[in-house]
Amino acid sequence: MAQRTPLMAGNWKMNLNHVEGTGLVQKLAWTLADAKHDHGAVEVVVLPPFTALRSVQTVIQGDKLSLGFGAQDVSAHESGAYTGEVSAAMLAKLDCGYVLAGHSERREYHGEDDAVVNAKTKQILAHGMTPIVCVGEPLEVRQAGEQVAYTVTQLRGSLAGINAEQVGSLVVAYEPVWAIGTGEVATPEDAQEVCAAIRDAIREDHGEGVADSVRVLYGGSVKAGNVADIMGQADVDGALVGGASLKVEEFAAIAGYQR
Ligand SMILES: O=C[C@H](O)COP(=O)(O)O
Repeated sequence: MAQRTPLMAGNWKMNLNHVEGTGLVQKLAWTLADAKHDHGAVEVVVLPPFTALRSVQTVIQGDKLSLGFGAQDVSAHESGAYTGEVSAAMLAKLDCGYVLAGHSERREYHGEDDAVVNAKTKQILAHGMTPIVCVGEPLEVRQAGEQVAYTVTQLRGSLAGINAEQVGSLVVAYEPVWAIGTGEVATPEDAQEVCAAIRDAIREDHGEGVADSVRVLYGGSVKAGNVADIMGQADVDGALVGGASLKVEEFAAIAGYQR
Protein backbone atom coordinates (compact mmCIF):
# COMPACT_ATOMS: atom_id res chain seq x y z
CA MET A 1 0.00 0.00 0.00
CA ALA A 2 1.27 3.46 -0.89
CA GLN A 3 2.50 5.74 1.86
CA ARG A 4 0.41 8.89 1.55
CA THR A 5 1.89 12.03 3.11
CA PRO A 6 -0.81 13.68 5.24
CA LEU A 7 -1.85 17.11 4.00
CA MET A 8 -3.17 19.92 6.20
CA ALA A 9 -4.56 22.71 4.05
CA GLY A 10 -5.73 26.00 5.57
CA ASN A 11 -8.47 27.64 3.53
CA TRP A 12 -8.57 31.27 4.67
CA LYS A 13 -11.76 31.92 2.68
CA MET A 14 -12.46 35.68 2.42
CA ASN A 15 -10.25 36.60 5.38
CA LEU A 16 -6.86 38.31 5.77
CA ASN A 17 -5.49 40.99 3.47
CA HIS A 18 -1.96 40.61 2.13
CA VAL A 19 -0.36 42.29 5.16
CA GLU A 20 -2.25 40.10 7.64
CA GLY A 21 -1.65 37.07 5.45
CA THR A 22 2.12 37.43 5.29
CA GLY A 23 2.18 37.97 9.06
CA LEU A 24 0.24 34.77 9.62
CA VAL A 25 2.48 32.77 7.32
CA GLN A 26 5.65 33.94 9.09
CA LYS A 27 4.22 33.21 12.53
CA LEU A 28 2.99 29.82 11.37
CA ALA A 29 6.44 28.89 10.06
CA TRP A 30 8.09 29.99 13.34
CA THR A 31 5.55 28.13 15.43
CA LEU A 32 6.03 24.96 13.42
CA ALA A 33 9.81 25.33 13.69
CA ASP A 34 9.56 25.81 17.48
CA ALA A 35 7.42 22.70 17.68
CA LYS A 36 10.06 20.87 15.60
CA HIS A 37 7.41 20.07 13.04
CA ASP A 38 8.47 17.23 10.76
CA HIS A 39 7.82 18.67 7.30
CA GLY A 40 8.44 15.31 5.67
CA ALA A 41 5.73 13.71 7.77
CA VAL A 42 2.92 16.26 7.28
CA GLU A 43 2.61 18.72 4.41
CA VAL A 44 1.21 22.11 5.45
CA VAL A 45 -0.41 24.40 2.90
CA VAL A 46 -2.15 27.79 3.05
CA LEU A 47 -4.83 28.93 0.63
CA PRO A 48 -5.09 32.74 0.83
CA PRO A 49 -7.45 34.98 -1.12
CA PHE A 50 -6.14 36.02 -4.58
CA THR A 51 -5.04 39.45 -3.34
CA ALA A 52 -2.62 37.93 -0.82
CA LEU A 53 -1.12 35.25 -3.06
CA ARG A 54 1.78 37.24 -4.48
CA SER A 55 2.84 38.48 -1.03
CA VAL A 56 2.51 35.02 0.51
CA GLN A 57 4.56 33.57 -2.35
CA THR A 58 7.28 36.18 -1.80
CA VAL A 59 7.53 35.46 1.93
CA ILE A 60 7.45 31.67 1.59
CA GLN A 61 10.01 31.58 -1.20
CA GLY A 62 12.15 34.48 0.02
CA ASP A 63 12.44 33.09 3.55
CA LYS A 64 12.52 29.46 2.32
CA LEU A 65 9.63 28.52 4.58
CA SER A 66 8.54 24.90 4.51
CA LEU A 67 4.96 25.74 3.64
CA GLY A 68 3.01 25.15 0.47
CA PHE A 69 0.48 27.61 -0.88
CA GLY A 70 -2.29 27.79 -3.39
CA ALA A 71 -5.58 29.37 -4.39
CA GLN A 72 -9.21 28.93 -3.39
CA ASP A 73 -10.67 29.01 -6.88
CA VAL A 74 -9.79 29.38 -10.58
CA SER A 75 -11.52 30.15 -13.84
CA ALA A 76 -12.89 27.27 -15.89
CA HIS A 77 -11.58 29.09 -18.98
CA GLU A 78 -8.07 29.35 -20.37
CA SER A 79 -8.00 33.12 -20.96
CA GLY A 80 -9.98 35.96 -22.50
CA ALA A 81 -13.01 38.13 -21.80
CA TYR A 82 -14.01 36.79 -18.38
CA THR A 83 -14.08 39.89 -16.21
CA GLY A 84 -13.08 39.30 -12.64
CA GLU A 85 -11.75 35.80 -13.17
CA VAL A 86 -8.25 34.47 -12.55
CA SER A 87 -6.79 31.82 -14.85
CA ALA A 88 -4.88 28.67 -13.99
CA ALA A 89 -1.95 30.00 -16.04
CA MET A 90 -1.81 33.07 -13.76
CA LEU A 91 -1.84 30.90 -10.64
CA ALA A 92 0.84 28.61 -12.04
CA LYS A 93 2.99 31.66 -12.76
CA LEU A 94 2.77 32.48 -9.03
CA ASP A 95 4.05 28.95 -8.30
CA CYS A 96 0.80 27.88 -6.64
CA GLY A 97 1.03 24.20 -5.81
CA TYR A 98 -2.64 23.61 -5.03
CA VAL A 99 -6.00 25.03 -6.11
CA LEU A 100 -9.41 24.24 -4.66
CA ALA A 101 -12.09 23.22 -7.14
CA GLY A 102 -15.76 23.08 -6.24
CA HIS A 103 -15.67 24.17 -2.63
CA SER A 104 -19.23 23.90 -1.31
CA GLU A 105 -19.37 27.69 -0.91
CA ARG A 106 -18.63 28.03 -4.65
CA ARG A 107 -21.20 25.37 -5.45
CA GLU A 108 -23.82 26.97 -3.20
CA TYR A 109 -23.32 30.72 -3.70
CA HIS A 110 -22.01 30.72 -7.26
CA GLY A 111 -24.02 27.90 -8.78
CA GLU A 112 -21.02 25.77 -9.67
CA ASP A 113 -22.16 22.34 -10.79
CA ASP A 114 -20.07 19.24 -11.44
CA ALA A 115 -19.47 20.26 -15.06
CA VAL A 116 -17.95 23.58 -13.98
CA VAL A 117 -15.91 21.88 -11.26
CA ASN A 118 -14.72 19.37 -13.85
CA ALA A 119 -13.62 22.15 -16.22
CA LYS A 120 -11.79 23.91 -13.39
CA THR A 121 -10.09 20.68 -12.31
CA LYS A 122 -8.89 20.11 -15.87
CA GLN A 123 -7.52 23.68 -16.04
CA ILE A 124 -5.61 23.19 -12.79
CA LEU A 125 -4.10 19.92 -14.02
CA ALA A 126 -3.27 21.34 -17.44
CA HIS A 127 -1.17 24.00 -15.74
CA GLY A 128 0.76 21.58 -13.56
CA MET A 129 -0.90 22.30 -10.22
CA THR A 130 -2.68 19.91 -7.87
CA PRO A 131 -6.46 20.25 -7.63
CA ILE A 132 -8.16 19.78 -4.28
CA VAL A 133 -11.56 18.67 -5.54
CA CYS A 134 -14.26 19.28 -2.95
CA VAL A 135 -17.34 17.11 -2.55
CA GLY A 136 -19.88 16.55 0.21
CA GLU A 137 -23.55 16.34 1.03
CA PRO A 138 -25.97 18.91 2.50
CA LEU A 139 -27.89 18.21 5.69
CA GLU A 140 -31.07 16.89 4.08
CA VAL A 141 -29.07 14.29 2.14
CA ARG A 142 -27.30 13.19 5.31
CA GLN A 143 -30.64 12.95 7.13
CA ALA A 144 -31.95 10.75 4.34
CA GLY A 145 -28.88 8.51 4.70
CA GLU A 146 -27.88 9.16 1.08
CA GLN A 147 -24.46 10.71 1.77
CA VAL A 148 -22.37 8.04 0.07
CA ALA A 149 -24.36 7.90 -3.17
CA TYR A 150 -24.61 11.70 -3.34
CA THR A 151 -20.92 12.32 -2.73
CA VAL A 152 -19.73 9.60 -5.09
CA THR A 153 -21.96 11.01 -7.86
CA GLN A 154 -20.45 14.46 -7.28
CA LEU A 155 -16.97 12.94 -7.35
CA ARG A 156 -17.53 11.09 -10.64
CA GLY A 157 -19.04 14.19 -12.26
CA SER A 158 -16.19 16.37 -11.07
CA LEU A 159 -13.52 13.94 -12.32
CA ALA A 160 -15.16 12.96 -15.63
CA GLY A 161 -12.69 12.48 -18.48
CA ILE A 162 -9.61 12.87 -16.26
CA ASN A 163 -7.11 10.07 -16.81
CA ALA A 164 -5.95 7.62 -14.18
CA GLU A 165 -2.50 9.11 -13.78
CA GLN A 166 -3.95 12.55 -13.15
CA VAL A 167 -6.58 11.24 -10.73
CA GLY A 168 -3.80 9.52 -8.77
CA SER A 169 -2.01 12.84 -8.37
CA LEU A 170 -4.90 14.94 -7.13
CA VAL A 171 -6.51 15.49 -3.76
CA VAL A 172 -10.18 15.00 -2.90
CA ALA A 173 -11.69 16.85 0.06
CA TYR A 174 -14.81 15.41 1.63
CA GLU A 175 -16.67 18.23 3.35
CA PRO A 176 -20.17 17.52 4.61
CA VAL A 177 -21.82 20.89 4.08
CA TRP A 178 -23.65 20.71 7.43
CA ALA A 179 -20.30 20.52 9.27
CA ILE A 180 -18.69 23.57 7.66
CA GLY A 181 -18.25 26.53 9.96
CA THR A 182 -20.99 25.23 12.23
CA GLY A 183 -18.97 23.62 14.98
CA GLU A 184 -20.78 20.39 14.02
CA VAL A 185 -18.05 17.93 13.25
CA ALA A 186 -18.75 14.62 11.56
CA THR A 187 -17.81 11.72 13.79
CA PRO A 188 -14.57 10.00 12.79
CA GLU A 189 -16.70 7.06 11.64
CA ASP A 190 -18.87 9.36 9.48
CA ALA A 191 -15.76 10.82 7.89
CA GLN A 192 -14.25 7.37 7.35
CA GLU A 193 -17.44 6.02 5.77
CA VAL A 194 -17.51 8.61 3.00
CA CYS A 195 -13.72 8.92 2.54
CA ALA A 196 -13.56 5.13 2.10
CA ALA A 197 -16.42 5.28 -0.40
CA ILE A 198 -14.53 7.96 -2.36
CA ARG A 199 -11.45 5.72 -2.49
CA ASP A 200 -13.57 2.70 -3.45
CA ALA A 201 -15.12 4.63 -6.34
CA ILE A 202 -11.67 5.68 -7.55
CA ARG A 203 -10.50 2.06 -7.25
CA GLU A 204 -13.47 0.90 -9.30
CA ASP A 205 -12.87 3.54 -11.98
CA HIS A 206 -9.07 3.62 -12.13
CA GLY A 207 -7.61 0.64 -10.26
CA GLU A 208 -5.82 -0.12 -7.04
CA GLY A 209 -2.66 1.93 -7.63
CA VAL A 210 -4.60 5.13 -8.26
CA ALA A 211 -6.89 4.56 -5.28
CA ASP A 212 -3.82 3.96 -3.15
CA SER A 213 -2.06 7.17 -4.10
CA VAL A 214 -4.95 9.68 -4.13
CA ARG A 215 -5.19 11.69 -0.92
CA VAL A 216 -8.61 12.15 0.63
CA LEU A 217 -9.04 14.96 3.15
CA TYR A 218 -11.85 15.61 5.61
CA GLY A 219 -13.11 19.16 6.12
CA GLY A 220 -15.71 20.61 8.47
CA SER A 221 -14.99 22.17 11.88
CA VAL A 222 -11.57 20.49 12.23
CA LYS A 223 -9.77 21.74 15.32
CA ALA A 224 -6.71 20.81 17.37
CA GLY A 225 -8.99 18.89 19.73
CA ASN A 226 -10.58 16.59 17.14
CA VAL A 227 -7.92 16.21 14.45
CA ALA A 228 -6.20 13.15 15.92
CA ASP A 229 -9.43 11.12 16.00
CA ILE A 230 -10.24 12.10 12.44
CA MET A 231 -6.70 11.34 11.27
CA GLY A 232 -6.89 7.99 12.99
CA GLN A 233 -9.24 6.79 10.25
CA ALA A 234 -7.72 4.59 7.56
CA ASP A 235 -8.98 6.56 4.57
CA VAL A 236 -8.50 10.11 5.90
CA ASP A 237 -5.20 11.55 4.67
CA GLY A 238 -5.47 15.08 5.99
CA ALA A 239 -7.78 17.99 6.62
CA LEU A 240 -9.14 21.02 4.80
CA VAL A 241 -9.37 23.55 7.61
CA GLY A 242 -11.34 26.79 7.48
CA GLY A 243 -11.85 28.85 10.64
CA ALA A 244 -9.11 27.17 12.67
CA SER A 245 -6.51 27.94 9.98
CA LEU A 246 -6.81 31.65 10.82
CA LYS A 247 -5.39 31.04 14.30
CA VAL A 248 -1.68 30.30 14.16
CA GLU A 249 -1.41 28.22 17.34
CA GLU A 250 -4.50 26.21 16.50
CA PHE A 251 -3.47 25.48 12.93
CA ALA A 252 0.08 24.62 14.00
CA ALA A 253 -1.38 22.20 16.56
CA ILE A 254 -3.54 20.66 13.85
CA ALA A 255 -0.50 20.27 11.60
CA GLY A 256 1.44 18.70 14.46
CA TYR A 257 -1.31 16.30 15.52
CA GLN A 258 -0.26 13.03 17.09
CA ARG A 259 -1.86 9.91 15.78
O1 LIG B 1 -12.48 24.78 3.47
C1 LIG B 1 -12.70 24.53 4.65
C2 LIG B 1 -13.97 24.02 5.07
O2 LIG B 1 -15.03 24.65 4.43
C3 LIG B 1 -14.15 23.86 6.54
O3 LIG B 1 -14.36 25.09 7.17
P1 LIG B 1 -14.42 25.13 8.80
O4 LIG B 1 -13.17 24.45 9.25
O5 LIG B 1 -14.46 26.58 9.15
O6 LIG B 1 -15.63 24.36 9.19
